[in-house]
Amino acid sequence: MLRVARCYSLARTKVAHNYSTIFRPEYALKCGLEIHTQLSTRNKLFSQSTNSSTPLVDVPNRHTSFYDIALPGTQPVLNLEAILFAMKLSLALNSQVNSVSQFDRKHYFYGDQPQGYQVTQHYRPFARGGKINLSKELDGIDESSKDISIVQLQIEQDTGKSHYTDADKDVITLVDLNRSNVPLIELVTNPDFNDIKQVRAFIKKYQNLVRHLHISSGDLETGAMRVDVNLSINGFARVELKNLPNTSSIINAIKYEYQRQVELISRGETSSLMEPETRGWTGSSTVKLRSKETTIDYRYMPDPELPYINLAPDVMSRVKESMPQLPDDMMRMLMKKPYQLSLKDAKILTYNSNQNDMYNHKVLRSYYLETFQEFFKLVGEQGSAKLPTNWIIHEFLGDLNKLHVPLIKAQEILPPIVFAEFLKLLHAETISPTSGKLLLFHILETFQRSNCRDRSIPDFPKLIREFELHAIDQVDSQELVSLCSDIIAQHTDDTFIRNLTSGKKRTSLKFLIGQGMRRSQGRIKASEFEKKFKEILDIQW
Ligand SMILES: Nc1ncnc2c1ncn2[C@@H]1O[C@H](COP(=O)(O)OP(=O)(O)OP(=O)(O)O)[C@@H](O)[C@H]1O
Ligand SMILES: [Mg+2]
Ligand SMILES: [Mg+2]
Repeated sequence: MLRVARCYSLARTKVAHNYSTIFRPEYALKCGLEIHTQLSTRNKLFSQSTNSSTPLVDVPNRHTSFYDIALPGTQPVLNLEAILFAMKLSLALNSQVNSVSQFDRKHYFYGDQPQGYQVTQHYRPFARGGKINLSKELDGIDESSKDISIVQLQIEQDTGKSHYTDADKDVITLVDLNRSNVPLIELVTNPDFNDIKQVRAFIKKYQNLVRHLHISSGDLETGAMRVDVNLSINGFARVELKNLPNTSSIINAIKYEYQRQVELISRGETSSLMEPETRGWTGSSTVKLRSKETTIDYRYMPDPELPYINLAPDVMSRVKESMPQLPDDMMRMLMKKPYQLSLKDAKILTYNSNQNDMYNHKVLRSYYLETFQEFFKLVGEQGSAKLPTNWIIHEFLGDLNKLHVPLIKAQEILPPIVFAEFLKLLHAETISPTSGKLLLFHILETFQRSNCRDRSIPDFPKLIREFELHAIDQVDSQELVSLCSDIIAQHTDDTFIRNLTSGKKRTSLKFLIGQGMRRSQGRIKASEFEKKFKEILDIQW
């Protein structure tokens, strides 16, 4: 790594805090966000080097071209994939894409910024306006609906990364330029947030959107998404909070800073809140990094080496045609008839926990939708929508998780049409739910043991015969009688049986039924056990 001297230190002011005092209506919170999102393009923004998506495990300075390390004489060549990704995001946010936008240089000197300036869009950003709608129904905010409006979206290049070490007691900085010139989008919102729940919901929603559009991993932890919070109270100057590595830091920093400012205002000590300042988050408190007087003059200027981005009139309409259905529309569709999913289940099909999610939501969603259709084709209108939902989203996914089998593999042996057949067995009560669980797990476990190589489709009738999983419903079945008698015989305690038959302790019947269900591994229905126990014990109530 390159070594450079460390050039600043943090000023620390310790402020006691207590989270128990939460928001007070007389101190109105106003928040705006600036979000930097790394685009997962194949190459960097202005060079051909690989845009590595695994920054933490990569060898430092491996993905660097002459341009990325700013060798004199190298020139930028714009990566059109980054423009395409920015268009997708702008369309999803309903932002107005400018037919002409332009790159500017933002000058400052830092070890991980070898050019001495960052290429960004200051005067003519890529897009302006747009919004994200938050709602009580989908996002759990307090208001029924709240729009967070967007000021602008700009394309810019990322800087390198500095690592501070203390070698031989000299503080040195190691510079890794793998990240230098990685494409970023900076999204700036208006200060429309007035509640912490809205901030949390917005971040989650925006993160899911970039994953859904496949334009970024959206991970906060790796720095693929970085959120700066601007916060002010009752019209005082805004404070910008930086260095917030994850959602809990964002939330805790807002709580802390809100409280710090409330305390200052309530004591009348507002002089420090007259001018904007930038503060960092230490993990437990915010500390001042710089004030307005020390604001850097970036000497913005149009980059003379980069021409305008001049979009042909039909480009946007063509990108629009290729846009997928957006998560909110998808959620609303899934929560309505015929699917009638709960919010939680709809989210499982729409929200990705990360981009490399084993059960990629896109694969899962199409699996669910296809199986749903096939199931209703097989059983007609009397089918219950709950059956595919519960069995796919809960049982099947749970098994895959336990067995570490990816859905993309499992669907080779259980394609939607086959899973629909399985659901039909449950619908027709050919097998009980308990037997269904055993059967499904057995099929998947056998598949896993073959290292997912044996791709033969399961033969359900054969398996049901082999494991004697057929639901038994004849009342006079010998097995039922002997099971019930056996269970009763185990209760040598007379009072137990007496209290049950007299009706004094009716819940004991449920206990006996439970034992029966367990012993028959769920093949015999609870109602059959109930009838048989009542008959044998001559229960009249
Ligand atoms: N009164 C206010 N209270 C809280 N936030 C505010 C207020 N006024 C503006 N903001 C927020 O401050 C942010 C300003 O971001 P912007 O990128 O325009 O400027 P900057 O922070 O000065 O520049 P840089 O990108 O160099 O950090 C926006 O998110 C906006 O919503
Ligand atoms: Mg800012
Ligand atoms: Mg900004």
